[in-house]
Amino acid sequence: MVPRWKLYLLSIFCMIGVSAFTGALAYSTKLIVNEVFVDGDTKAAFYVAGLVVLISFFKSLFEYGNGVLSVTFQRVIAAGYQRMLFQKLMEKDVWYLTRQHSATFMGRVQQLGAACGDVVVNVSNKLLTETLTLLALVGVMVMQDPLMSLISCIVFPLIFWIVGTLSKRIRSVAAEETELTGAYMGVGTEAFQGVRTVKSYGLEDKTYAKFDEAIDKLETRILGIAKITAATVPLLQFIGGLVLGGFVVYAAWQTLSMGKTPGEFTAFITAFLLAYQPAERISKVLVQIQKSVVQAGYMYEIIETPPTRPAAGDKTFPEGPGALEFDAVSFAYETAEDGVKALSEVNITLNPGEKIALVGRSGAGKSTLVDLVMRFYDPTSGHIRLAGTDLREVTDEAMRNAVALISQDVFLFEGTLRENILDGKPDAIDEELARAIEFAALQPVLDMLPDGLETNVGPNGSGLSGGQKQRVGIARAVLKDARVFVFDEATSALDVENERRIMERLSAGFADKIVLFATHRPATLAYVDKILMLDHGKVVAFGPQQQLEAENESYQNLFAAAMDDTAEA
Ligand SMILES: Nc1ncnc2c1ncn2[C@@H]1O[C@H](COP(=O)(O)OP(=O)(O)OP(=O)(O)O)[C@@H](O)[C@H]1O
Repeated sequence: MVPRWKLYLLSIFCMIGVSAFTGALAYSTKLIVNEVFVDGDTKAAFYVAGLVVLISFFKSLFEYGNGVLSVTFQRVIAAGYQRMLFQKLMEKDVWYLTRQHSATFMGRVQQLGAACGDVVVNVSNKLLTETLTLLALVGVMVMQDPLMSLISCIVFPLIFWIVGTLSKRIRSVAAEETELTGAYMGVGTEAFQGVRTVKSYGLEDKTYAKFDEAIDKLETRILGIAKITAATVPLLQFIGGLVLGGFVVYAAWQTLSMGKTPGEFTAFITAFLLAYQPAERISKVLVQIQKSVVQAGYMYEIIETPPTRPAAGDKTFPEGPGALEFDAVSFAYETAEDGVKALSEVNITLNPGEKIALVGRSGAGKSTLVDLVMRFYDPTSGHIRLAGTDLREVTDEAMRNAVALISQDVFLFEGTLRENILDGKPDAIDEELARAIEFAALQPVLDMLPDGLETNVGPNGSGLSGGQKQRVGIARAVLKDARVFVFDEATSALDVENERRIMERLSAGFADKIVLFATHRPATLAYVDKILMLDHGKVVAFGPQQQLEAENESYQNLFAAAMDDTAEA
């Protein structure tokens, strides 16, 4: 890739070329009229014609170069901003990112990045080229008739006034366009993601209505902006026409009674007409820039808001197995009314080798606790320590290596099964991969697929069943060799036999690992050493199953009925 400074230099060279040759073209009309037509010199005709062709050739060549360079710049800059915006968004916390549809974010990355590219190219290339061209042409005008050049300057305040008024109007509506584009993308994505629900509940009409509303609002906005931008050039053209009319009268008087040559006026009027085009384009670009500036500002707002994801420390966890400790941990979501806590004063220690079921009614705080262990959020107060080190103090990498999450809705990336499993440990050797596959009872699935491990799983693993995806997720996590494994309803889609197999392996193996199962399933309880029960964010029971069954009322209330049902079944 050509370095940016070289592109800049080349671009400046092209800009100067375009303006110089445009000026030269205007000047050449003086030669055409005076030497060819007025003097009637046939030899000069060939010489002037050759000169005009040559000037046009170079003007076109520089215009071509400038055009290509401006697109290159636009893309380089837009891609740079898109990359940065994407990274900045990824650094936001899980809550921020799950509040809106993924397509809304992608829409912003695309639209706002492109807007930044537009601003830079419009300012550094288009405005500059047009201004240089304008200067060259005004130079030609002044050379021909300084007084008339001065008079023609009266149009400038008028142009400024028009541009100012239109810019103000654009600014007020541009921000809304970004919001409406986001809403429109959101409605569409929601419909596609929830297509099963839409079809099974016959919600098509409701979806169409929502989409129509979103697209209508967006269209109205886009049309509003187009009306303003499109008005710029015709308005200026009309003013140009008025000034030109005045010139014709003045020129006729000067030529007929003051003895000026027709060539001088032709050159002047050509320069004026040519100069008027960059003036129009400058005005148009200035108005367009307003929209891009508003969008770029929007982007900076996103970039400059500090990442809500907690900053990582610089430590690593000490070698060897260590306990996971919750020390007076409380957590309230930012949006929770009256600061209601999702977790309140959790004080427990999970030892290496222990398998723990995390249970509780819906909304008790299980997912919140899992998210804190993953360090998607930090506790509002209190500390979570692994092997004695606070999770806040370690690097992102140490955190990633220490904890593995296997969620209910396993996410697979488009690519082969091998690639997806290797995401757990990219440099795993074949033996490790084989062990992980064996552990997750994945071999029978691979045997059924014609390409085995090399089978492409499709977008988000759409080519696999829910249970198969869960097994891939388990293999990926097992490969990671973490210290803490968190299964968030991760065996819910497995058949009884495979679930039993995997649970047995998990409870028998993993001697020095902490394994946490967030679950509603009584079947899981048979494989764990301890049960941790939450209610309204508080720990209401923590201990071996038999002990809780015998002594703990909260536990008895939650699970007794369910266990009876299981036993009878
Ligand atoms: N992103 C959020 N913003 C605000 N409040 C939230 C958010 N997520 C969860 N909560 C609230 O925090 C509390 C605990 O929720 P959590 O999801 O941890 O429960 P849970 O035990 O995992 O429930 P379930 O078994 O239904 O998944 C609930 O009162 C819930 O309404």
